[in-house]
Amino acid sequence: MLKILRYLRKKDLGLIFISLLFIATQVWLDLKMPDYMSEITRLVQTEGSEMGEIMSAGGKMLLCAFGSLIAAMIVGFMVAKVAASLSMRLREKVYDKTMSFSMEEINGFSTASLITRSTNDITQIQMCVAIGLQAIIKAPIMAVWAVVKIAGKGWEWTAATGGAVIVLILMLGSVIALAMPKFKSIQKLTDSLNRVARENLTGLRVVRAYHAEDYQEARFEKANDDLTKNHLFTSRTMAFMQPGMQLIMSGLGLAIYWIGTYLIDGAAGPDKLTLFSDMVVFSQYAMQVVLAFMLLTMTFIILPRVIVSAKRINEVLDTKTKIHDGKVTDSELYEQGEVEFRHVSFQYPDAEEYILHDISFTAHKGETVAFIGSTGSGKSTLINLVPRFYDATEGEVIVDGINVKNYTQEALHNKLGYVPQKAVMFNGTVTSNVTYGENGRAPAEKDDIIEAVSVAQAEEFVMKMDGTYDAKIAQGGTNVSGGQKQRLAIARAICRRPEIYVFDDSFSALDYKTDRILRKKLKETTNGATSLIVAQRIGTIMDADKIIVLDEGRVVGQGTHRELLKNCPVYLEIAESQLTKEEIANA
Ligand SMILES: Nc1ncnc2c1ncn2[C@@H]1O[C@H](COP(=O)(O)OP(=O)(O)OP(=O)(O)O)[C@@H](O)[C@H]1O
Repeated sequence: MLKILRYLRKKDLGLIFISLLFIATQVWLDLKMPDYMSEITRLVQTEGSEMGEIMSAGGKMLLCAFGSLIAAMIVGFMVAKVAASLSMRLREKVYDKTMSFSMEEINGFSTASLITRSTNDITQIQMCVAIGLQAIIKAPIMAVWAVVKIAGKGWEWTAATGGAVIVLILMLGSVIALAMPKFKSIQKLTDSLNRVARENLTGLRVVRAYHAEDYQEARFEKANDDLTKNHLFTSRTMAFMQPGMQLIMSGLGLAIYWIGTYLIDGAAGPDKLTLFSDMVVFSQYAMQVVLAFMLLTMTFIILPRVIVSAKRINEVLDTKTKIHDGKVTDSELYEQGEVEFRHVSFQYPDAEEYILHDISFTAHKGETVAFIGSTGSGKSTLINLVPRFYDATEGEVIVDGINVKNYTQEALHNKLGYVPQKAVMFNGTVTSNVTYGENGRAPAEKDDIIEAVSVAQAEEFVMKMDGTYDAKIAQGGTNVSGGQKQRLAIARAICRRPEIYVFDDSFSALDYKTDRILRKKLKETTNGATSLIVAQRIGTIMDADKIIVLDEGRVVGQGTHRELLKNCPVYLEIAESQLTKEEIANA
């Protein structure tokens, strides 16, 4: 928790200091009131007292109460400001850190947990700072001051107050010990609930189509039940606190008056009045002492849950991303657009086996290099090493003569036009999706957008959309078809004018004719850019300059379509399953 507080700015620390002064003023005013009360008691009991004197003491008491109220309001305002600005900064930091994570760290935390950490956990911290800060500052000042005030006013009363404090601490200690483990698991259970809810919502179509509502509901209910039970347990345990504390305070009040009656009874005539006045004042101060301890313990009740939240936020902030930026911001050394794999092997983090084994090939500037192989043979894994979604476990991935690890990620990504297997659309328009991101050059002009959309064979449907290039695209592209989404994703890559295109099975959602025209147009307009294409269909890659055949993460063939048909049995097998005998014979 203390680690989190290092994100407080100097201005916040200043506000906390001013709050401290106001809290001290508030406590002083609160503790001043019993003095006036004692004076009023004395005046009322003393014969010949003036009404004006009583009114004056009462007026001062009212002023103290009003001043205490104003001070409390100012403190509340300042502390809320500190809490809100700290949580804003934490959200910013967590967001920035998450954005810098590689796939390894994101998968390690899980998306659901990262969302809970940057929302719910930070809210816990905000609440704790807003409530706890006041209590942590106020309670010790109040306790010490009140103890000083009651010291020497009668050991019997002091002993009763001490006893009440011990009972209070014992009671609160037991409650905390019972509730603490449950508090700790609340955040984890919230993660689970988030994960199940996300899964249900994102997979809604499949859930409905497979009539799996009951199954999903059962999973949701379990997560919901677990969280509810946890909340109920903690709330029930906490429910004992309020009446328990009330009982202790009332009991203490009673004890003080009971002791008082004995003391007054045994005192000589003139001392009776002094003792009575002391008793009234003491009971007020004793309440303040109990209240101070109560405040402190309340803070300890909020703390366990907040400590868990703070730990979870620190985990994110302290995680060192495995993908580090290199120093190279540009490369003029080699041909622009050359990609080379040198004896690359790859193992997913936490996986037991290697997925890629000793892969070596070179894609020269302007060449189209395609990857084909059965499902799970490692094609996507291989090309994901180029944009550094993961780093090669062994060997080197080299772009324009420099290991990808030596580039700054910005410089590396500026060279690439990546189209993922599953097209991703962002909430916005056709234009905002096509011109998405930056590539270190001037922003795309209208003509560039039109050309990219046209090459990607998206023009026809974009022109039919309401608003054409300004037509709305919903989050996730839910208002366009799978093929349309894929074409817009391809247009986005073209619009970047990269040196190297990376297509991860990006043509599979297109029909054969569109696939062929798109690749032809792409070749005409890409101006010597290199293309790395993962494909399932031989038709998509037949005319590639080089085809690399993968089988269980190993290169089992490398060459042109014609060469591979002759000397690569795996390729021939794929070709026979997709092409006619004549097509194979005429290759
Ligand atoms: N994040 C991951 N963690 C662990 N293993 C993974 C991960 N992603 C993929 N794999 C494993 O790596 C292997 C290769 O997957 P990859 O997606 O590269 O295959 P692919 O050839 O592109 O398949 P497809 O043609 O079906 O897309 C698979 O066996 C898969 O189980």
